[in-house]
Amino acid sequence: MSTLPEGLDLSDERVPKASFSTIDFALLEARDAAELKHLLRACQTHGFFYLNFDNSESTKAIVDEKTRVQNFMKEYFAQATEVKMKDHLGIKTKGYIPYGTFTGLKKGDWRTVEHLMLSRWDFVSGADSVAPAVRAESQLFKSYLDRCNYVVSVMLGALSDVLEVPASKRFDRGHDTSKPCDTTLAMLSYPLDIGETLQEHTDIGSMTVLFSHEFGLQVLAPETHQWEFVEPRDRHAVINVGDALRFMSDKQLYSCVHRVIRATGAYASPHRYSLAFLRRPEQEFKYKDTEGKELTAKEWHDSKYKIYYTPHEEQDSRVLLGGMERVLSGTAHNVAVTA
Ligand SMILES: O=C(O)CCC(=O)C(=O)O
Ligand SMILES: [Fe+2]
Repeated sequence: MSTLPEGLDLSDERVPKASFSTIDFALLEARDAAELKHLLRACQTHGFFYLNFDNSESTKAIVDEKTRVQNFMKEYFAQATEVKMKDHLGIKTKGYIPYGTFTGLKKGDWRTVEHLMLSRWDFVSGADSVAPAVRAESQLFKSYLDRCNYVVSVMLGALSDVLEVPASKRFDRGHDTSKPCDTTLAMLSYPLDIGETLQEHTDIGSMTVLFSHEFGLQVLAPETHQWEFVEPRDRHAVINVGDALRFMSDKQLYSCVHRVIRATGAYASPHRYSLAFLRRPEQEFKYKDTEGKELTAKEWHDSKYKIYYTPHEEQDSRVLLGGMERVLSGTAHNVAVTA
């Protein structure tokens, strides 16, 4: 039940590349005033940007670590389906999730993507949902999860500072890592012979840290309402604002609608992998959703996941697109902010 405007639906190099800003993480750590404004602008306009870690002594190792996690993923997904199904828990948010679980890009297409989902909370609390192959690489995953958590915390703090958000409304509230939350490391695999891929959506949580080497991710450009490719970059993460941060910011920040398409032509690749760290607030943290209804982060997470595997015709686009469908169709506006 998408209400989005009709857009260019191509999958090759004729589709423009999105022109996102590149933010320097070390400058955010140092609270450099110009870079904070740069960050704010990126979050108000596209809600997507590239993040460069090269100058950050604390965090530049993330680039090497994500390569190691990507190598892990390639080996993991290359296993026979029967082997991977040993990690299938019969739920849709944790463990191995085979093709055919999530609603595809095109109506009636369910052969979308396979996932290995790692719940950060289960990982740190030693729960059984963590795949043995992940446990065998505990040090790598612990370090990668900690680093991604830190990256998002710095950005939430930086955005709160530059917007001079009062203490009671800061965006880093509700992100206490010692409390249960649905923060997830999603490892995604899209082989060539599987059909179309991930349906348009906004992310559930506060911010996403994504690495991928292959084309496929597209965003709905805020200015033109046309699909644009997100160019993969080896050393930069792609960061995007999710529903929770948009809600917490009283809709001052923009949560960009995105999807994954089977890239063709010059952008084709035999197999696409992506690594998405999906940071979500504590399960009991409350905010007001797009309808102004107060709910917990867990309630929003659970209701949005149901939508991800509901047939197109029964989907509630207000949940799937987190209210952005109204911004895109011109019936609501992002709140303009100056800083
Ligand atoms: O595979 C990608 O590049 C994007 C995945 C994504 O949008 C998600 O997991 O929410
Ligand atoms: Fe996403």
